[in-house]
Amino acid sequence: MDKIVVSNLDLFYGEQQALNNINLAMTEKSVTALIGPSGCGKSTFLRALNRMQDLIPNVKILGQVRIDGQDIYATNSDVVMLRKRVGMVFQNPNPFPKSIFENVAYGPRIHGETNKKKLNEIVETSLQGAVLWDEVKDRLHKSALGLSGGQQQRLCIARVLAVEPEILLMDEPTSALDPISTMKIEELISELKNKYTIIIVTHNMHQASRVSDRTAFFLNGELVEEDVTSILFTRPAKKKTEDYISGRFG
Ligand SMILES: Nc1ncnc2c1ncn2[C@@H]1O[C@H](COP(=O)(O)OP(=O)(O)OP(=O)(O)O)[C@@H](O)[C@H]1O
Repeated sequence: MDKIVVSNLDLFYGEQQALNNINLAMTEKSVTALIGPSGCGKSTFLRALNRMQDLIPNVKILGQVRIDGQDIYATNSDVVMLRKRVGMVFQNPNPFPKSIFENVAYGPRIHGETNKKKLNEIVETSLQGAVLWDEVKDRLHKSALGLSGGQQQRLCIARVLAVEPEILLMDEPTSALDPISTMKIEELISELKNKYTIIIVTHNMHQASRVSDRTAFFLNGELVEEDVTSILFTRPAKKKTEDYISGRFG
């Protein structure tokens, strides 16, 4: 079933058009990878899925982004609720300079959870969900900044899981990590897709083919082609896709 349906999406930064008439449906509880050369609009597209451009002046967005049939850009759309439903993990792990516990409890607290026992439960479940619990359970009240980069990234995933999202947006989540940490995050993504709809931007085509069910190839702000990942990488329909995946440009 489609969780997110994007129709005729245009996005302008001032005069510059960064997305041109994008139409893409993303399936529930699956991983969609967004690939393409630098500057083609992957991050812009990802960020449009939870209205992250709202605070940038002179951004104009046309078209629709529907989540469970509701247009997130409709005037009555609740942005706080949207960001709870659609969590985001960034390229560089960015934990708060607080304890591991406080990093995970932060979101639920913002959303009104004050019960200590409930917060303890949420922190444990979220850290387990991000496959970090065993590594940190004895140091929950130590600074998150003492964790390795890979652990910090899993903590950021736990922080997102703590507010019970439905969709996870990941913008090159492993590009700052070593190969072992990258592998752990990739395994985690395969686990998380049983519960969440995941959209991941990656520069690494091997990663896209390892973790995603479908892949969308962007070029110059346009969606060139989208298909089942194994098909897109072996039998792309478009010449531009073939040129890109065979390393002829980008
Ligand atoms: N905040 C912004 N203000 C103005 N222009 C922007 C902004 N963010 C992105 N752009 C422009 O929009 C276009 C698409 O950028 P975007 O970051 O979405 O590409 P990308 O495919 O994610 O690139 P990369 O792989 O290098 O991260 C680029 O030309 C970029 O310069």
